Amino acid sequence: MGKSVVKRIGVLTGGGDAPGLNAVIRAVVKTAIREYGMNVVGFENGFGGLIKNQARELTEFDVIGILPRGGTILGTTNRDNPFHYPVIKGDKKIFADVSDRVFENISIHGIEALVVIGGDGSLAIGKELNDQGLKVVGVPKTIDNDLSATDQTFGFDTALATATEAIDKLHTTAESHHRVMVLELMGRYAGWIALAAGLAGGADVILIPEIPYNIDVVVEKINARSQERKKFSIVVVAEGAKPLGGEMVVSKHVEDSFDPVRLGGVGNVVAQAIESATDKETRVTVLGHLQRGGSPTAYDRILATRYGTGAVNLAAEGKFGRMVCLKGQNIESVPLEQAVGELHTVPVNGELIKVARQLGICLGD
Ligand SMILES: Nc1ncnc2c1ncn2[C@@H]1O[C@H](COP(=O)(O)OP(=O)(O)O)[C@@H](O)[C@H]1O
Ligand SMILES: O=P(O)(O)OC[C@H]1O[C@](O)(COP(=O)(O)O)[C@@H](O)[C@@H]1O
Ligand SMILES: [Mg+2]
Repeated sequence: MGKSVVKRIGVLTGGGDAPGLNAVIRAVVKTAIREYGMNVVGFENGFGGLIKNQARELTEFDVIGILPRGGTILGTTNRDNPFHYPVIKGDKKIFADVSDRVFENISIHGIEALVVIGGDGSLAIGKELNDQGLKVVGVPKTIDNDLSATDQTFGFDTALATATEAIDKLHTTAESHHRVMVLELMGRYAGWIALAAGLAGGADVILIPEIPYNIDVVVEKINARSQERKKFSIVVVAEGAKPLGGEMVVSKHVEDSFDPVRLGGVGNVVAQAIESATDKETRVTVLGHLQRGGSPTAYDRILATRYGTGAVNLAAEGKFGRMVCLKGQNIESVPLEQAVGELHTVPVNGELIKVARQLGICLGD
């Protein structure tokens, strides 16, 4: 058995779910118990469970069969920030710092270190708690792949596979009906899912937030395809795509959320513009939360497992305030502040963009 500076750890999953969360939880529990003889407590529904003291002991028995399962057995939320928590004062709702409740519950459960599996939002909260004395270790989660301190987040590969399959399916119906098919994909302010799926699925146009689009250029591309006797086109649009000089399309504002903006709707905007300018029948598919669901790919299962084991190793070695990350072929770690410092967006002069251009894919500019 390995040596560890902590004997009892907590774990939670925060933010939007991503395929592979259960694989991380399983690896955390198995490594903690088998390798270090630790106990593990799971907090439910992200930081909500830490605020409201919703927790349960996790044994190896609890993680049987969860490796291939999507979602998270612990539940998650993209609300419940302990530093910005809605409370009723008089007849008004205000946002308050309730982090003292977190420290109270941590001490009730005798937790010595906390594994936070989350994206930039959850890890920002984890960093703040770590700065205030809680020993935190982070694991980079998100289908968006928008964390800069790691080469890849887990969940991205599965979302990419789902999005690519959607493009393949749209191809056959587009071809039969000689239509333009627009597919709107997730990713928030980063175009990773759209760019990678567009390349993997052979899209004709890919619009991402990093390259504001000119709709005339998109229309030109579709017309040019018609002249090449290609009667259909596939247009992949990231939810964060925006026109030159214009804004992103917001679908809703989620009350109580620290970052309340939810993107969505740009697929419709682009499709309508294409239909009216080309007279080609155009249809829109919004893939939505299908991208976050289902069984993780083999790649994500392995990456998530390596992250889970890596996080427990960090805790055992007393390396707190850090996040496990992938650098090349290796699992390493970085300070949490680096993990939440900057969004990882698509480099506009990067190799993937160059490849897309050399293939003749229209990027809207
Ligand atoms: N920049 C931020 N700083 C602090 N908390 C944040 C920040 N962005 C989001 N949050 C909070 O972090 C939690 C999870 O955020 P979200 O963006 O939904 O998920 P993720 O952890 O995947 O980034 C929510 O409670 C949200 O209000
Ligand atoms: O589930 P919601 O609240 O509609 O949020 C949708 C957003 O969550 C995501 O699916 C994942 O984002 P996070 O990993 O940061 O939570 C985004 O791609 C999308 O914009
Ligand atoms: Mg986020």
